[in-house]
Amino acid sequence: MNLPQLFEDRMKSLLGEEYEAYLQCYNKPHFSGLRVNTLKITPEAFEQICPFSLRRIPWVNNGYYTDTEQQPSKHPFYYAGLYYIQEPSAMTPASLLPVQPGDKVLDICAAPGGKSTELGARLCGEGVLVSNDISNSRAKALLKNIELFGIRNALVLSEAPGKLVDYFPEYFDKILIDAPCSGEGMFRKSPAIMKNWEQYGVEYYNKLQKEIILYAARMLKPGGYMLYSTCTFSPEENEGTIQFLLKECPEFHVVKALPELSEQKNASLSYEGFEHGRPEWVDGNEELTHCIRLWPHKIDGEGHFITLLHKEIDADQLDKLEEPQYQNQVANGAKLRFVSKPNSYTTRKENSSISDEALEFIHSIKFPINQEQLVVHEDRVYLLPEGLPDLKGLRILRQGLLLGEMKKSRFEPSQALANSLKVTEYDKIIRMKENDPNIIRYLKCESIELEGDYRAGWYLVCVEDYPLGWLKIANNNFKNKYLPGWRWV
Ligand SMILES: C[S@@+](CC[C@H](N)C(=O)[O-])C[C@H]1O[C@@H](n2cnc3c(N)ncnc32)[C@H](O)[C@@H]1O
Repeated sequence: MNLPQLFEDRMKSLLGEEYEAYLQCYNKPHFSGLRVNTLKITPEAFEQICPFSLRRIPWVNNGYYTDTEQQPSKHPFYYAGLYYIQEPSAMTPASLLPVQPGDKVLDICAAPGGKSTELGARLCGEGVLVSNDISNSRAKALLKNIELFGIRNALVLSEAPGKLVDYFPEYFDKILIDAPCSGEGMFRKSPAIMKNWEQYGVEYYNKLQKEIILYAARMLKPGGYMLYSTCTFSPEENEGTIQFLLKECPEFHVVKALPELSEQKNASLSYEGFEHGRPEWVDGNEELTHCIRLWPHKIDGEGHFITLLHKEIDADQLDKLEEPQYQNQVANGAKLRFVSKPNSYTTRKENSSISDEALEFIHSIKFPINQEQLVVHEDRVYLLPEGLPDLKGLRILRQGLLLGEMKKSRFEPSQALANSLKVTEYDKIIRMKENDPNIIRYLKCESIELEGDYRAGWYLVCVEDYPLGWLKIANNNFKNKYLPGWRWV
């Protein structure tokens, strides 16, 4: 592999004697992996049904090495959102941010969703995930992945971080910054990135990273956690960016992200080969030793950098947070510019514009739906996450779960709803075996024939126990309603 000369020189001076071992990794192939969607299936159950060979990734309990030749993206289970295809090191950042169900979580550079899909899964439907990417086209891919994963409580945005600060001051419990970077850690996997490196260089990205991390810092609640990651080696973009934050915002501290050895053992995890940060590379403070570096010659994965940060609560804030009056304020949304309804959407309460057909369909779904959270926007019905601030003026790609669209006297349930359902949450099910030829025909949006008599209505087509999409049946005519934009090609 022809690495840029300047890059080689920099790596030699950083790594010294280790440089040769590092260089050897370019003679080996990169690793491929998949991460199981725990919203839909446990890793153990997935191992039982998975048709291709898997080997566990030691540091991620729902991550596996795969053989790319087996094409895991060409399987109906992929279309059912059972897993995300992801490079093994790239699974680490989301796995080390301590997300709990109920948290308010921001993924500020989220597209195409490799980390957001895991963060959303770990919320288990409680709390809210705000997934943002400045690039509108990439944010569309992000939205698709959020929907395919069946995440119901996400807000998908495409905004500059500086704009988000006005809407979400000290709002989030957890923030992930998977920063745009020079991508040095991905040269082996995607050699085309080298051109980008030569064109933009480290400085360009470092400037962006410093901007993004400061904005993100302002959106984190005191007491919250923020994780910064890159897929590059350059100290400027890594320890350098963290050192910059620590100077600008002294309330932040780097914390140990890896569990103790005994905890690792209990959780069947191993972080062997993970290395600490290098303060000496940026003339930085000792705290930076707690940063984490993943080197491709030390682990079976590509290069990454990860830092978990904690935002301290100072004594005044702590007293204030404990005052019931403050808690009420937060609950009522006063401090965070909450409004009783999201702007530019109309609630059912104000405008009973949800049709009877839509309500009838919604009542046939067996997961809890708070009617106060139902809104209609341009004939589409959404289920909103609770407790969002006023979003007027933001570029919103999706707010909550799109349930479906009202069309004259009909209601058409959405693809996103199908993917968010469990087989037990809807009555009219058509279950097919994984190798049933009808499945591929269905996913290609072709017509399918089924044996037997069916009552008219909307049926949820499943591969085994996992929903794929809708099929409409009337007078024993089958109308394939799989979303054309998602079809198998
Ligand atoms: C490393 S990628 C994110 C990958 C993503 N986290 C994943 O796991 O799939 C960095 C992302 O940052 C976005 N980006 C670039 N500049 C940005 C900015 N100023 N604010 C927010 N996002 C930005 C890019 O569009 C890109 O999608």
